[in-house]
Amino acid sequence: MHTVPVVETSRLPLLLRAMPKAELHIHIEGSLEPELIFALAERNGVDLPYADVEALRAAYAFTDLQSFLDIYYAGASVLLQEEDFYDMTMAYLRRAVQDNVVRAEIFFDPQTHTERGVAMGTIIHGLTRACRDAHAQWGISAELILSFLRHLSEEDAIATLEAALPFRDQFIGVGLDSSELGHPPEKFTRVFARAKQLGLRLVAHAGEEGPPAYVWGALNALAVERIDHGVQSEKDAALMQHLVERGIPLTVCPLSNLKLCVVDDLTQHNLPRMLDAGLKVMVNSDDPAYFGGYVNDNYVQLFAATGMGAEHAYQLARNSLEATFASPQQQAAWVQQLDACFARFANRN
Ligand code: HPA
Ligand SMILES: [Zn+2]
Repeated sequence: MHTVPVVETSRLPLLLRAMPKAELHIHIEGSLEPELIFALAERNGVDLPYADVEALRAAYAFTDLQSFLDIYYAGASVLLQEEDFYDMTMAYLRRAVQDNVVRAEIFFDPQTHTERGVAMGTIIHGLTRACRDAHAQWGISAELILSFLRHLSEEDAIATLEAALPFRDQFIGVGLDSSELGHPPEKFTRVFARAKQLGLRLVAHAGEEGPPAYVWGALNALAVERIDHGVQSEKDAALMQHLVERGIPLTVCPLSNLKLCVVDDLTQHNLPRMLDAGLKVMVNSDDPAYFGGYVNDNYVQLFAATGMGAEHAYQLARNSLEATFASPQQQAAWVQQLDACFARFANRN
């Protein structure tokens, strides 16, 4: 049994920051900070439609998912060489280690780059080399999930998967992201079936802006093992019951939901209700460079807004570790680290 200490409100942020956790919903292109975007633009001779870092940051005022995606794809246009993908990923992993992330399962969007003429091998080699170096230097476990852009066709997704097959051993799964409304999961049934045949793990964004029907679609038509976001599931009681019964993890991203106007205020966020209902939810950053915070900022701000306590913190961190695609033995070792962290806090009370 784990020990969940009584933690004074003033010390809760310390516990949230210190606890070992997994980050399962992070788009690596969304970790590109404005400073790095400008540095890479200069290194590669790419013209940006913003005068400087401040002008770019000032454009980060989003009204919905699409208004964000337009700027996110513009930011990614500076990525051309293997070294660019490496530098971006090392910067994220260095930051994740500071947040006591022990495992990161990282989305990358190859179509954003291949359609600009960047080779699949350039992208994947840069990302993989960073994951390997970060593991060697800091001990963090990092794996890649290839995400299809749902505003493009299924044929394009299939061609992307085939182009990535020479690097099959360098990513563990596939996902589905970009503009959700109008692009239901059923559009990608064949490519997900193919990925499953190849032994890849399956996840998809669903129920971020889209209806519960899209979450059902991701589960039934695509056979995904985790739902990314999923916050709209609450509108469908039968879906909520199904998610609880099947133990499907939802990778929730509070600051993303706030910045993309999915919720008006963090105090209104439904994560505490979903957690209390028995769903396997946890906290993630989504696109930390754009949404004002890395994973610990998401935890700290959500807890400050909702009044959740140490028991909730334990459950969220544990859900994150147990929702990874790592082996059961590896997950158990991380849960032991989590228990040890909570025991240290209990002893200091
Ligand atoms: O939150 C998101 N939703 C959909 N696509 C995305 N691509 C990056 N972030 C997101
Ligand atoms: Zn996302």
